[in-house]
Amino acid sequence: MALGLFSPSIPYPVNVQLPEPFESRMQRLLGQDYPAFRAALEQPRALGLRVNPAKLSSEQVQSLPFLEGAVPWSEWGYYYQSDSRPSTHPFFISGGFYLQEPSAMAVAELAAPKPGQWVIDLCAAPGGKTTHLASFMEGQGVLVANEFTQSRVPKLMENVERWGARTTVLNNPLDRIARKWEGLFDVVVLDAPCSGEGMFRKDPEALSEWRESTPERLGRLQQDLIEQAATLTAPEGTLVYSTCTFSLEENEQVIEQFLRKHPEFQLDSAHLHPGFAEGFGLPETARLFPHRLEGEGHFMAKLVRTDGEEGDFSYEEHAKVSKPALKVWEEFRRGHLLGELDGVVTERAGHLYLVREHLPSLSGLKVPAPGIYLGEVRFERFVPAKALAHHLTLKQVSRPLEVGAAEAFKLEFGESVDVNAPDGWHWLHFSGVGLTWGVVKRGKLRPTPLRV
Ligand SMILES: C[S@@+](CC[C@H](N)C(=O)[O-])C[C@H]1O[C@@H](n2cnc3c(N)ncnc32)[C@H](O)[C@@H]1O
Repeated sequence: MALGLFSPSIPYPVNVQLPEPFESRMQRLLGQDYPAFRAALEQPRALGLRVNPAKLSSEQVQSLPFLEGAVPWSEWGYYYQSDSRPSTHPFFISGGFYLQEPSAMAVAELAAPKPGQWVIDLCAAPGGKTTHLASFMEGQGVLVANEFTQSRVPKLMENVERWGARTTVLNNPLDRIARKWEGLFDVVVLDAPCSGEGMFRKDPEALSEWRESTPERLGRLQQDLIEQAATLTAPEGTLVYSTCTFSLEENEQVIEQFLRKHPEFQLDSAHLHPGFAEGFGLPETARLFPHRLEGEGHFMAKLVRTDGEEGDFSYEEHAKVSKPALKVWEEFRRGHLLGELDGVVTERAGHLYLVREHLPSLSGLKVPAPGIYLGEVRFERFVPAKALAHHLTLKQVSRPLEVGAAEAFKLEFGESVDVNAPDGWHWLHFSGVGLTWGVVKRGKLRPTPLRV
């Protein structure tokens, strides 16, 4: 059993001991607000989740027993009760909602891409902003999620898979992407690696790793990363920069230095809510402070590119599906899906993916998943992937099979359950939301072994 799934989040700080140099910096930064800030860190933090509008109806959302009220800056965001464990609800494993710190929900809200736009999330793992961006895009346009740290890619893929989102997942340094896709994206999100000072109450690891020199060191990295992000931004496109830290070096100073070098970018207001404070010396940028709202510390800047040229690019030439693979896939599709899927089916050594017809060329990039993983051809049979089950809705499948909450969790952990259903593959769901595929043989239902 994956422990993380059931470990309850701990909302109560256990006497947060802050490093002395951090305290004095914050005192200088906040002045008379400092005591309120310090007191807030001793309070329990607010816990949040964001619902998936592509999967849950408003009645289903309202029926969630642990909700405590709406996050004011996101129509999909809710607070939940600190003594509850939403990760034990089947809508969690089916991608009906994502657990996300409430302030972190402001970032994709600021980016707010429109359906059909080209969007890239450059520092994407574990996928909080990516899944949120996907909700804005309603399955249209291009959504690329890149993660630089290889060990963090599987979690990103799992979360994107659960969300059912049409996403191309990459694993590259940002300069490699920027050289290839100059000026192509309408919306670029740089949720930068940072010293995590805003998460000290939530994440003891950020606290133990903090050194006095950390903000300056990371400030230099962020200045380099924002250059790459700018290169990727199309004329009239939007670049959202965010961190979950308080230091000036990683926030306003990054933006000030960037604006000095890039007169073709202008700041736009990041103030989505009256509880957001103005950035120091940059009033259009937003500071989210735990003593001023129900959430952790964040910084956000919205930069709009006012001129420049769209770069040259070519479209990806999708690898054709081999004849035998196409035959078994088509057999499966006709037997289990109602109608065609929107997109192009492409093959990687027996593995099939559903991709956008028009994607910028991926050659030279590391691409763990070009699109939605459909499944694998094994011994002249098609084995459907869990990702495909999450992508589909009840209206698109011909062999749905409803399971209860206890069965849903057993299947999630690869266990078999007893059922009264005909042999063969079924789309398994809980209250109409897809969980996985399962194959029935003589009353035993086994979940598909395939994940992204
Ligand atoms: C704040 S986290 C991203 C959180 C994510 N956007 C979300 O909402 O779930 C920053 C990410 O930057 C990545 N990162 C670390 N060093 C990097 C670098 N040099 N270039 C690009 N990304 C880096 C980290 O691995 C981490 O996943």
